[in-house]
Amino acid sequence: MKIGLTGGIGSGKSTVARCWAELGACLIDTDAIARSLTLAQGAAMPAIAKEFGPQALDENGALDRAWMRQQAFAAPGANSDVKRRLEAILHPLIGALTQEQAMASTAAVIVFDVPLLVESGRWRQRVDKVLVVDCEPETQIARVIARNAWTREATLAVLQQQASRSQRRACADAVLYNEAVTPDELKQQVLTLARHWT
Ligand SMILES: CC(C)(COP(=O)(O)OP(=O)(O)OC[C@H]1O[C@@H](n2cnc3c(N)ncnc32)[C@H](O)[C@@H]1O)[C@@H](O)C(=O)NCCC(=O)NCCS
Ligand SMILES: Nc1ncnc2c1ncn2[C@@H]1O[C@H](COP(=O)(O)OP(=O)(O)OP(=O)(O)O)[C@@H](O)[C@H]1O
Repeated sequence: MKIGLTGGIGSGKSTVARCWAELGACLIDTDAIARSLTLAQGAAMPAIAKEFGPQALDENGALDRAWMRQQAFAAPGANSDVKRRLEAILHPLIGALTQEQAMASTAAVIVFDVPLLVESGRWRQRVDKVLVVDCEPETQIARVIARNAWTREATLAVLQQQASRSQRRACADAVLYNEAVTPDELKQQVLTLARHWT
């Protein structure tokens, strides 16, 4: 069974994904794949250097993530053009590696952690179920500020360029409401769902 796990920034996808992994699922994390592609010598780096110039690289030749985040989400007059150009390089590579990892897995359940599952549109037909992790936007913001030490504005800039909660819910086979629940309670909800689905 293939499960597409999605949710807005800071909603708790990775936390839910870890619960599935503890139950024996194979976890495929597209954020992690994107990061591996943009390390020094990463497969996306030649194209990124060509598209955005040396300013997009840090001193080791990896993607300068803070610079790119600023350009893609929060530069004055933030434009989706930089984001779109970055995605045009990364998404096909992420798609290929995702497929490769899934083919190599023998697990009965594969969980794809895909922040942009709803936005990309291509994912729905690649999975059997869509699981959305949802919470209040203020909770998302508080979690990201606490975890990443980003500013409220930087967090909002990302959040505002993502699908809305109702768009995500419209695609969902199940929604986990990760609000005012402890990580243990969340784990219990994942266990209940896993029993129901598998
Ligand atoms: C812009 C980048 C360099 C910022 O890196 P940074 O380390 O600061 O953030 P990180 O990668 O950990 O992402 C944090 C969160 O931002 C959100 N996010 C990332 N990329 C996007 C995007 N293209 N559109 C909307 N939200 C996004 C997600 O919720 C993600 O979980 C990076 O996010 C990136 O390379 N994005 C493009 C690749 C992509 O689309 N990744 C999403 C997985 S398919
Ligand atoms: N129910 C919860 N109670 C307390 N803290 C939580 C809960 N769920 C998630 N968190 C914390 O909130 C932060 C964000 O959670 P997580 O990394 O799972 O979200 P995410 O959706 O994967 O985020 P991103 O899209 O930014 O990768 C983490 O520090 C996590 O430990």
